[in-house]
Amino acid sequence: MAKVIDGKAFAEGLRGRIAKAVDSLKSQHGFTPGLAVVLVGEDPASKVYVANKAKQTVEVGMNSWEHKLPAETSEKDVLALVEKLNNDPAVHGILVQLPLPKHIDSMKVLTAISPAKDVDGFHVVNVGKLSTGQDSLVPCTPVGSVMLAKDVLGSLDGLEAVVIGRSNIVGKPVAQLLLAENCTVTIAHSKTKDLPGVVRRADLVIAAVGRPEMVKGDWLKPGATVIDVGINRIERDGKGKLVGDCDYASCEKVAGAITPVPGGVGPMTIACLLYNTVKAACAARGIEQPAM
Ligand SMILES: Nc1nc(=O)c2c([nH]1)NC[C@@H]1CN(c3ccc(C(=O)N[C@@H](CCC(=O)O)C(=O)O)cc3)C=[N+]21
Ligand SMILES: [Mg+2]
Repeated sequence: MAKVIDGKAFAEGLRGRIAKAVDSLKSQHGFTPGLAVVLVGEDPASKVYVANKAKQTVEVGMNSWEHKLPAETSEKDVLALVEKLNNDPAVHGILVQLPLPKHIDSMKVLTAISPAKDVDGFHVVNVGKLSTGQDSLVPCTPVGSVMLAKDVLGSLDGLEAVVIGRSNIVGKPVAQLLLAENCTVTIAHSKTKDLPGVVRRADLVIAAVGRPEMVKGDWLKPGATVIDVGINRIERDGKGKLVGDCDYASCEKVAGAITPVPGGVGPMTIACLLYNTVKAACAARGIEQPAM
């Protein structure tokens, strides 16, 4: 039976430290970090995430702005809003919720965000800084995933890590972070030959493919640490259910430690977003970042 990695509790602790940092910025420097979130369209899951982000932003004492635009908003209008937020000194972080409607070029929108306010860490400037080992705003889900892995394993030095999925949002940046932690990193994807065989080499598995319950227990090396980034909504026994990219029932029998879904990586994503907002705010003000 694997140890269950409690991301919800870890994220709560991190948010507590962020709230203290925000307090000290208010009392010692007289300003409040602020996050603006842009949501285009009516996707129900996106609406829930954006509402959670806003709620937790306010809970740690920061300013929060939600910009909700109709699905048919033009790319030009989204870019104009981003430009307005770039120029607003009260806004330290900007997040444009993905996915965007098909008529909008998301790469163009992400590139329009000022790299200094890019709290998702998706701008090419931040991607380049991460891959060259420079200080940058780092994508939230990857950072949260590595924090959980380090919490159970301590040092990741020399471990065999297999990342399943090569997205710009999780797979590629998490691989960079693991490399920086001195892991030997393999990035597997849909064209990988003998995926179970590749995964079986791993001391640390990061599953980020977006396929419900794909990774099975018999793919794992006994004792492996499993970080499940997947959030998939499925129907089971006539009920809606949230499952990861790992088949939890079989994986928890073989893994040494595993993140549940929900309650694993998901809550870490929002906590790391708040962390990045404080970081961006301190950099904008030219002051040292409080410990978090
Ligand atoms: N620009 C951008 N940045 C993002 O970071 C981003 C995005 N777009 N689009 C959508 C995805 C998804 N995402 C999640 C955040 C929190 C949970 C989360 O808190 N999950 C909880 C509960 C989930 C639930 O009950 O629905 C959990 O796993 O325990 C999940 C998913 C951020 N995303
Ligand atoms: Mg992909």
